Amino acid sequence: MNMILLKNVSYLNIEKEKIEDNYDILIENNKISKISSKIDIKADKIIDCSGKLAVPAYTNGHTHLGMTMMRNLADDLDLNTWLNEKIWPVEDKLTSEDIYWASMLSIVENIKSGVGTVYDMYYSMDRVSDGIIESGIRGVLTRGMMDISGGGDERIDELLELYKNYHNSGNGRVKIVPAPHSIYTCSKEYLIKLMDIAASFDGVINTHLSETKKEVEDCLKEHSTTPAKYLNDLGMFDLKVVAAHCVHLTDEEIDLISEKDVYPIYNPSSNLKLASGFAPIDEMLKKGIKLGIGTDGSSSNNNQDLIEEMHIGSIVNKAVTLDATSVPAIEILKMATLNGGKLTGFNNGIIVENALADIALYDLNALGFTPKNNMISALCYSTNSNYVTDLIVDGKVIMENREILTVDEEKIKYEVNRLTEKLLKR
Ligand SMILES: N[C@@H](CCSC[C@H]1O[C@@H](n2cnc3c(=O)[nH]cnc32)[C@H](O)[C@@H]1O)C(=O)O
Ligand SMILES: [Zn+2]
Repeated sequence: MNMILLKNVSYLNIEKEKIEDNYDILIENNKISKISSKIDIKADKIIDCSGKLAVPAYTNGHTHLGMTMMRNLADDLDLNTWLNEKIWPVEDKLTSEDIYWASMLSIVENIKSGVGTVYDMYYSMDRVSDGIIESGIRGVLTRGMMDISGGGDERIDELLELYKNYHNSGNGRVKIVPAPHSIYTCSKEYLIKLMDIAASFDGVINTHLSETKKEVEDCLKEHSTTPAKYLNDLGMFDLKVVAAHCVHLTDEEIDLISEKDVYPIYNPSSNLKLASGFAPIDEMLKKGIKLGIGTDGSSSNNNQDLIEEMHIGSIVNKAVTLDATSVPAIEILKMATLNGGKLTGFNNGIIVENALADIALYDLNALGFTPKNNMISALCYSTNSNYVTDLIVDGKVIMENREILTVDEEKIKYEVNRLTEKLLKR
């Protein structure tokens, strides 16, 4: 049995909304088996955590790992221009090896910001699954599905094959979920087909929802209703839904979502950068909606730094609502931890006995943790990814003192540079 003992730990108790000091944490195989004031046992590895702060490894609730090669390639554009004129033409030329290496680079960035689980929507997801398995992190991997411009049936064949080969692979670290890309790229019939497939998998579906004003206006013209209501009328909200963006929801739709098993994912950087707008985070929190937080892809953010996302996400809301009490640090932390576990269905996002051993360590000696007035505020407002030193996922150390132990970071950068040059010449 693999045993890791964390000694002298201060950790974020997310449920009690406080930091617990002076505990020992025992990890056996892939679970946290014991948390106690003193544990003396011969473990395979003992990590002295004095001077560190342990938090549940974060969940990046919405990203497109494979978009690294389009980083800084199409900026200062709105979503429609960005997608139609810049991204999709380049995406058409991507090979599955491009997507593999691009995803590996994103995975490394995620690891370095304390992320142990990613919720990723893209294609060539067999190779992305391989990358997740090699890296040691977890992934809910969703195949982005579209049919309006053709190829709907081929994508369904690919999705079914992917599920057969990869669902629950990597010691259960990989889950496969269908993802109709959006209401503007999927026909009604296709959405219904994908809902049926989702029901036959784990009953989960992933999509982009109400990202821009244009999406809402077009939906009103075409379907005489707003996007969330349209999907609910089709029956989608009878499934567990993870819905990226949710920027332009009506009050009625917010009420509807609060009654269903729907997790909106907050993507503040992407919504700011593509000028999509401000998601009604404060209203959704007040209605008890469980939110996740994500970076979106590296072509619309333009990085995979979830800690930066937490910082921006918390402060931008206050100015939008003109209410400094809105979206406090603890709520943002819950999106990245507790709710992350709930929306992915992994038993993580929390440091308690029997939870999966997914833990990130910060260096408490860092400038932003000085002085130690309020550590929950520090995690959201005054620290950054460089302070994350170690990451444990599934009971394995995958980053130690900022060195990734599972994959070769230098080789990944080399391959992404090399393949991007080739891609842009094609
Ligand atoms: N193009 C693929 C499948 C789509 S995967 C997910 C898609 O989402 C796109 N995407 C990335 N960010 C956003 C966003 O913010 N809104 C909508 N689409 C996005 C991304 O470029 C990608 O095409 C195929 O041919 O099968
Ligand atoms: Zn997206």
